[in-house]
Amino acid sequence: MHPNALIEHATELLHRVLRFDKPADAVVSDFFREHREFGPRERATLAETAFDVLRQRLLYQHLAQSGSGEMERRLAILGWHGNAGFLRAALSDAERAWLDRVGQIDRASLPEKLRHNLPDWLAETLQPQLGDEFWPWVERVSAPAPLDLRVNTWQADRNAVQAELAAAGIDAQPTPYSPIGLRIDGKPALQKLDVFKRGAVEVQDEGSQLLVMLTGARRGEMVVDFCAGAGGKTLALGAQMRNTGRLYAFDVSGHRLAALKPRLARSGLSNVYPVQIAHERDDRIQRLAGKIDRVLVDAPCSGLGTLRRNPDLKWRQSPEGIADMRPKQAAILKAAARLVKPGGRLVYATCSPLEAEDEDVAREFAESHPNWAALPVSSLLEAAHVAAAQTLVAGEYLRLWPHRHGTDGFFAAVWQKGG
Ligand SMILES: C[S@@+](CC[C@H](N)C(=O)[O-])C[C@H]1O[C@@H](n2cnc3c(N)ncnc32)[C@H](O)[C@@H]1O
Repeated sequence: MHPNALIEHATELLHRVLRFDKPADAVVSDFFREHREFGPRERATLAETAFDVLRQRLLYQHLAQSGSGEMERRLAILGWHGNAGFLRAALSDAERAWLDRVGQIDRASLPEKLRHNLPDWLAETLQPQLGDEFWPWVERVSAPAPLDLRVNTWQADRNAVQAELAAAGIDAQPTPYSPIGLRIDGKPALQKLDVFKRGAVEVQDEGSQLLVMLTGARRGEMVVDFCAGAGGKTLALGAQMRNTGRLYAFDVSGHRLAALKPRLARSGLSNVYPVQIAHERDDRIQRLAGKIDRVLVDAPCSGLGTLRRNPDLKWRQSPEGIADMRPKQAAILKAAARLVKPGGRLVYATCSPLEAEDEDVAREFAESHPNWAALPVSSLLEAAHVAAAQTLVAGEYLRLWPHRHGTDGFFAAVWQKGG
């Protein structure tokens, strides 16, 4: 494709992504569906350019002020993630001169806001919470995440899968904490590999893998994944249960549960029962009250722990949206707790670093449920053979950070129901 045509496409894609009316990854997929003519390299350039602009939006908008022409084109030039020579060949003389001038600016000397690229409300929340770790966190969430895989240990062994990937030319290293994870740099096409097609691996962040281990789900048990979505954690739970017992995957979104079906087929699991529910008080849930050994609530949340993958979230979330979600999170947790049998376990988790969605919800639950005992997460992780478990916690909770642990930002609280 002619260099200028590719920049024009990047400009159009940015117009769409920066409307913020849909998640950026959905906008990018729709765009590629409309443009079947792009090859894999062009797709990578377009997607990575759009995501880079989302990550560095305030900085690039500031730098773009001095240029001329369409704003989105200037942003695409600043965020360009393809070949630099290819880019220059497509630029006008004026654009090349502007890009050279902008390249000489010492970015470290710019105001804080242009260095952290966060909306004020988010910076004001996280700066005091993270203290000295704020800037290392900013740096880590300003770059893409590596690709983590979970080995389906019910049917495969991590060393064997690692060797199989190596034979396919893919360097995968064991994840530092999860005993069933592998980490890959870059984005190789896994879908065509036999190891993927036969369900020996699934793409899953190491943090999600650790979170599932907190349920302690075992063979033959009754387990509920209350907010199963497309089933990333459901599949991990089913494998942990060695394909025995009964695992219900609830969600209000039929569309998301539908995405679980092909993954379930690949995994070979036959102990999973997906159920679309109308809301958390649905009759089909009431029937299971007091009967379940382990319940996982992977609650709907701001998703701000996944900024490495979803940088648009910092622009699409708001303090009002987060406050509005709080009663829903509490209601789901309360409804899920009713399912747990005496002695059973409840896990509340989010992929958010915000205390309002995490500790505050957990504390409110604990205060209104005196018959439940909080279980210290570090001992649960140690029991699951997780390395350096005590470095993954804050008090009795799980608290994972991209800059500390190389995972997405996760929170979890765990309780056991009294007898
Ligand atoms: C964080 S996502 C779950 C991700 C999923 N567990 C995974 O590992 O891929 C939260 C899910 O909660 C679902 N949800 C929202 N309200 C719900 C409710 N009242 N009851 C059950 N699920 C709900 C959403 O549809 C969404 O799929």
